[in-house]
Amino acid sequence: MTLRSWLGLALIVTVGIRFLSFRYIYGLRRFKGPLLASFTDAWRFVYHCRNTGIPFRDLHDRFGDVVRVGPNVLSFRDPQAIRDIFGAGKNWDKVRTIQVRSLRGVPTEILMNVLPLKSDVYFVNAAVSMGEYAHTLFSSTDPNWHKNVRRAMNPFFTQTTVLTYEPFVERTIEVFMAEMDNRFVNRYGTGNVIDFPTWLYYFTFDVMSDLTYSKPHGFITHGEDMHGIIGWVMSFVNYSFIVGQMPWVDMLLRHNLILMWLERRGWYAGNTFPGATFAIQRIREREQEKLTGNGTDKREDLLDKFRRAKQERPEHITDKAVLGLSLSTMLAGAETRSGPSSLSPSENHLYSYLASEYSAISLTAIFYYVLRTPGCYSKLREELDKHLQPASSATNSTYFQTPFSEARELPYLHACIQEAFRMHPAFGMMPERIVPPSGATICGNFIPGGTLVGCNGWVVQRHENTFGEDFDTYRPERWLADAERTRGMERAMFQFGAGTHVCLGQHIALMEIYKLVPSLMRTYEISLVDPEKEWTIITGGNMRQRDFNVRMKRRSDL
Ligand code: HEM
Repeated sequence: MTLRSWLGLALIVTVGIRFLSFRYIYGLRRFKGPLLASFTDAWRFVYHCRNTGIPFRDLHDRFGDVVRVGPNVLSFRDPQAIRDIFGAGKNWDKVRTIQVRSLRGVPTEILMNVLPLKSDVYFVNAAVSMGEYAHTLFSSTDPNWHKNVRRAMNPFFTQTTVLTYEPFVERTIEVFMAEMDNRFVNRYGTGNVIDFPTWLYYFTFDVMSDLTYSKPHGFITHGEDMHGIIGWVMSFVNYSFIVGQMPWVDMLLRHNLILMWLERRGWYAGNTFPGATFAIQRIREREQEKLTGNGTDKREDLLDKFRRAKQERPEHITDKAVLGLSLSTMLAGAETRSGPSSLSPSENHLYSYLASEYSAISLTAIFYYVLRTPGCYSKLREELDKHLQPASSATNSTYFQTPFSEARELPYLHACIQEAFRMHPAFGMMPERIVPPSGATICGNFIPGGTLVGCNGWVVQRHENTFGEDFDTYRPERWLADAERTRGMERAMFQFGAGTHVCLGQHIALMEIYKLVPSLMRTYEISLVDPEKEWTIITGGNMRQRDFNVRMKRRSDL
């Protein structure tokens, strides 16, 4: 044999041993899963690229309640896992020594005592500003940063505070309905066909910008994806979802260290988020208003609140951070170099848009299921007509607006929404947490320290023992049958995540949903263009839908 052959052989043996070690070193051999997945994360990467069904459902059907989906990754199906993993289990917070692998940039001492920790899959979601990581609450894996910023932000997102945002949502609902009237209602032929998922995106994206800056982007009035923001967000999420399965690949691509270094020196212009220019203009306007005392809208929006947070907690919400906060709505720690004039047009505005996508997906699911489930639409409309006030006589508007507080009290509406959340959680990825070095017991299994564990809403929310044999059917009535059972089902709901990282904006999302659904159904008669046609679900990090067209006409029976 030649030297070259020997070297080739040595390489193959080394790589082979490395892969074999992945299979055996983690102590997860007793958990079943695809053979290749136990050797390399590339299996999961390819699985998610190719999968068009419910993520991991096929695997749980084949391998049971716990599946090894990577050399060091386990997916759980039993809803008990939500409490054991995300509920900051009792045995997880006693840890003193941390040897967690590969948590980039987080000093070991910070990692102590604050568990459970997020895995590197989140890091991939970080924005980049002037060549620096610009984290959001979602992307940050640093528990200390998260704790401080979340604490500062929590008061702006409580159920009570969110009620003060109701006028912003109402304003967007009115614009939405006016645009429906202008463009579709009373038209004939294909002129009245509404691509509903797309228009619901326009709605939620405008709500979010109005709420943050008292000014919508204008998605609804223009009837288009303004500046390509939605398209940009979609490709951002697609990237993060796929590359997040092998986070080290990210270091070669979006968070390429060399390119980031070049960007820091101004020798390379990174990817520009198209919503940033809009955000910067709003911040400048606000500063101008402050100087001149000419506020056009006296209601306090999120930008005002972030400014106030800076005054109240200067130690955590610095000048730089407040710029990041307002740009991202969702707390990007944008380390911009000075004031807004030098703000980098970065990806920082991103998280609010990601969140808007969740709300749009959820609204689409609610309308789709209500319209397609026999008897559901008429039953829901009956409840709304019986309990809600007539059209807003106070404003002389011909549109119905539904107060959030009233909508929350309607049991069938609640059941329809809850069931749509169950059938179609917007979040398609499995949030991963790292088991502390001492290990943890999850669903009765002892899991060694360092293992990445998680569960997916699409899987736990279809747990047969919890939701019944017809778990694959949309049936709102299941939420109205038996109080004890309903409590069990509620505990198994994971659409907003759970624990310390539970969705910060859930009350805002619920307000959008609980207001728009009844308001539209009271104002319009909504029908499917093709009742036989199923929608298409695009499997990914966010579970988008398309091919769902409706018609609307004004109701004449009220
Ligand atoms: C129906 C709509 C929504 C759904 C289904 C949803 C879902 C989720 C989920 C599943 C998580 C947890 C992810 C994890 O554990 O890794 C999350 C986190 C988050 N969501 Fe939402 N979300 C929605 C709307 C919103 C809105 C409207 C906002 C902002 C106004 C928002 C802001 C956030 C933030 C900031 C986090 C990160 C929280 C943290 O890590 O502390 N979400 N969301």
